[in-house]
Amino acid sequence: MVGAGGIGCELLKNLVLSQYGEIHIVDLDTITLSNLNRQFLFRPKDIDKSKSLTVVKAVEAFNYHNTKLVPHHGNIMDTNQFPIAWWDQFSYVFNALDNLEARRYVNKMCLFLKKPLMESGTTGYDGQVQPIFPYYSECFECQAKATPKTYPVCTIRSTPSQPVHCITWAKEFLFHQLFDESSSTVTTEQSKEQQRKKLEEETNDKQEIENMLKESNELSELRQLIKAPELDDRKQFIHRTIIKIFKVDIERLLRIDSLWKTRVKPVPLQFDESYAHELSSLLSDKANENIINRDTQVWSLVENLYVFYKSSENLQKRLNESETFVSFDKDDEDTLNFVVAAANIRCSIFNIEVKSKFDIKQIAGNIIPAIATTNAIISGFSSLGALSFYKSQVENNDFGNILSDSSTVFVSIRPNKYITSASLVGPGDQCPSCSLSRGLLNLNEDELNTWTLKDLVDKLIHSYGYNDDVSIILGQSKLIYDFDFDDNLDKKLSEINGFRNGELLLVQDEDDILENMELYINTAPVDSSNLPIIKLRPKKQNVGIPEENEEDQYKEIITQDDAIMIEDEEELIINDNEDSESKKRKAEPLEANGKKFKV
Ligand SMILES: Nc1ncnc2c1ncn2[C@@H]1O[C@H](COP(=O)(O)OP(=O)(O)OP(=O)(O)O)[C@@H](O)[C@H]1O
Ligand SMILES: [Zn+2]
Repeated sequence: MVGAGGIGCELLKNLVLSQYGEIHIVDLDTITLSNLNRQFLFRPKDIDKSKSLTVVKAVEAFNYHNTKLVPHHGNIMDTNQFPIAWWDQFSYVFNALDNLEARRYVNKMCLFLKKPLMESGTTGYDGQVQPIFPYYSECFECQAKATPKTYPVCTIRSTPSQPVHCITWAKEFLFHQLFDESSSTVTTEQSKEQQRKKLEEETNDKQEIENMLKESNELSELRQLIKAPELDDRKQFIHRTIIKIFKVDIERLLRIDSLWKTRVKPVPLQFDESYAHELSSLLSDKANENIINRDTQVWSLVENLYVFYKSSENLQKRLNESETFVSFDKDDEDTLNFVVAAANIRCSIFNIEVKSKFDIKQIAGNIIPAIATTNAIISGFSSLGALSFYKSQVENNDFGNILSDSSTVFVSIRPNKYITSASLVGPGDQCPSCSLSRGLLNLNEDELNTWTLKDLVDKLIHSYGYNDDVSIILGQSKLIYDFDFDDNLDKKLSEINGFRNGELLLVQDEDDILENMELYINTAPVDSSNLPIIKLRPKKQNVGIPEENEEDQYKEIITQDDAIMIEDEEELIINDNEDSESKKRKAEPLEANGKKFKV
């Protein structure tokens, strides 16, 4: 079971009561206060303890069947802690995760080893459980997943029109440039050039580009003030930041006529003229610190200036006393207060609705509500769904017979549609994961040190029937061999940088006739080195590669953009802006109170 959070706690309870023989539990995290409302196996005394170790102790009280429980505190993607041989011991994998990256990884491992995987996810009242039988049914990647919404740079930097634009500006641009790790680089000539190129992709307006570059440079000058050697300079930091970002930058924007032909013009903040006095009187009374705690009320402009001042002061202090940089974290009050105040002041300038700290926290922190009941229902289906696998006799990874006994299950609060199911369908033709063949490349120490890359290429060509030549990519994107690049051919495998246990090799047919193949390098003690026995299928054209996004921290399978619309009893349509005909699947309502759960 991967993940011991909201779904994981419920699921482990179900699995333990279902009389499983041995269950391993993996989680990388420790328990926080905010987990306790739904992760019912944890208590206040457990805060800061490892989730995996704690759940195991918690279920001992009702471990009536003496299930052997093995906790692992660690990241499931860590190939040292969890090498492929470790994965291979399991008969079934349950996901109870909260992010796409780890889900994709587990999905891939199950495809390598042909292990059945029960994938589950919830968002508020919506939830989904999907049994995955590698290469027999759709995998986690067969349906494209919604990626977080991004906004054009120009909207964020020059022409915001919604609160979210100002929040994104405050968090990802302003906060980042002033306090976070990598921003000081903007001053080097090379990085300025990179920045310019990036902006040129976004807009043709030369004046706007020059303006944005100037803004960034000035911010990096302000950043220098935070730790300036002279006290007088350090004291200038907050005032000069306010004047620059809320007055000077806005006045400069107003001089670009092209931006305001069809838009309402922003109004620069007249700080010294109108607000400086009011702000200093707020600052002079300690009792006003209460403003910061009124998080469900909308603050006035001067109150936002007060919070801006206070949070900047704290951040400046932290940077001078102990920290080298500060990253935004919704639970770090100083960073949240800064972003709330800066976003709201910018909203006032651009005539956009101002929001409460509570509301901005949800948006800036990408908070998705987690509901204990939905987690409990989904975990119930997850554990029940696995039973059909144990009841049937699966041999040689032939899952053909169980497919008709398994379904994807959806829950929601739509009236009369609490629970719906859909039959499993085969792997998608365009799926970037299923359309590859996979296997283990077992290498023992001897071969690793004696085989050259040329030996490996020759073996690949002979073993899999390539017509001519192949190309090989190591890890994410490192080309180690192709027809035009043979520098590594005479190197021993162990001499190639990054060629190590747990890394992946993508082998592609230069003739484009056979499908791609992904090999998992396994150097854990093996008797003899060998290539997997795989019969490569003809290559399918136009296989989509998923768009990777660093911020893929989505919690759920179903998002607003990927909503489930249940049109009638018979049909279930996943609407993710793709051809909806191709997404139609047969749905079977479950009997909610009878025994005929078909999961
Ligand atoms: N790569 C990973 N390896 C191991 N465990 C992971 C990995 N990624 C996520 N998890 C775990 O999956 C669990 C998901 O649970 P849940 O969705 O309830 O999130 P949470 O982090 O507990 O809650 P919240 O995000 O609301 O604080 C978490 O306990 C998290 O630590
Ligand atoms: Zn797939």
